[in-house]
Amino acid sequence: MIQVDKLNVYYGALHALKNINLGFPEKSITALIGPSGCGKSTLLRTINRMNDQLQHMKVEGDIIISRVSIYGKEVRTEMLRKRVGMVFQLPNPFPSSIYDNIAYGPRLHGIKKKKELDGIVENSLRAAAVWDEVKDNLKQHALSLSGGQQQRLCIARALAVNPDILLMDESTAALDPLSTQKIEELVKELKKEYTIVMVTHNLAQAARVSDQTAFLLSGEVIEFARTVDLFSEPVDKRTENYIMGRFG
Ligand SMILES: Nc1ncnc2c1ncn2[C@@H]1O[C@H](COP(=O)(O)OP(=O)(O)OP(=O)(O)O)[C@@H](O)[C@H]1O
Repeated sequence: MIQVDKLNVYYGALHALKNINLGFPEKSITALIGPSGCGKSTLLRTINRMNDQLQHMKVEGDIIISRVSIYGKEVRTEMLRKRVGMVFQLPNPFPSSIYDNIAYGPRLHGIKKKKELDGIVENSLRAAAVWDEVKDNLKQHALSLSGGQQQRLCIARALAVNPDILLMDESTAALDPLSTQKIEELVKELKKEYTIVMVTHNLAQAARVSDQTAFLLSGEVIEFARTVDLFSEPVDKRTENYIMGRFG
């Protein structure tokens, strides 16, 4: 589904990602792990060209999604981001109602009929496992929800434009253990429909949730393997040291 091919990223003189070659299978969860500053978020953000606006950033190599180069000249970033949704570390609902948060993307893409929008809002909130908690108060302000509910709302908002891929950048880092557990369960459920790439500092979470894991260090992929294998029998000593908590 996602093929990262000889990818190099520079921020000015800093070589942030070095010759990355990775393949993420469809309808699976890939975790990106590694110590702070190793390039996890940079890699995630190249998958929907989130850093395009940065003047000092340079991307070499390619990322291919469903056989199409996303850095090709003809690719429009709005269409790319419709296919590749993103959820951030801090829940960031718009300062509007629950309903309008979810309807925003579909409206932007031309859906106007109330009945159709109602259906999308319900289906997205259901898919993000937050429908039962909000269905009677869709006009309620999104910022009045708890942090965990806000984050599931943000996942619903990402799903509302019908993406294929969901990128999650430490999306449970600011949440309490119960909300974290709910999102982990949700992500495992979403894998049936979506290809998911998640950055996490939480190694136990990567082990619990993901199918494959990439361990990065100083901008390089040190090891990429099935999660069970990487955590039980890491091939590289540096991976072993990291997952054993000896650094990072
Ligand atoms: N916009 C930017 N401009 C300049 N340098 C940047 C920018 N974003 C990231 N970097 C640098 O690129 C390197 C990789 O950063 P990145 O945020 O991708 O790492 P990370 O592994 O996600 O870190 P963390 O776990 O702390 O979020 C770091 O040295 C960082 O300082």
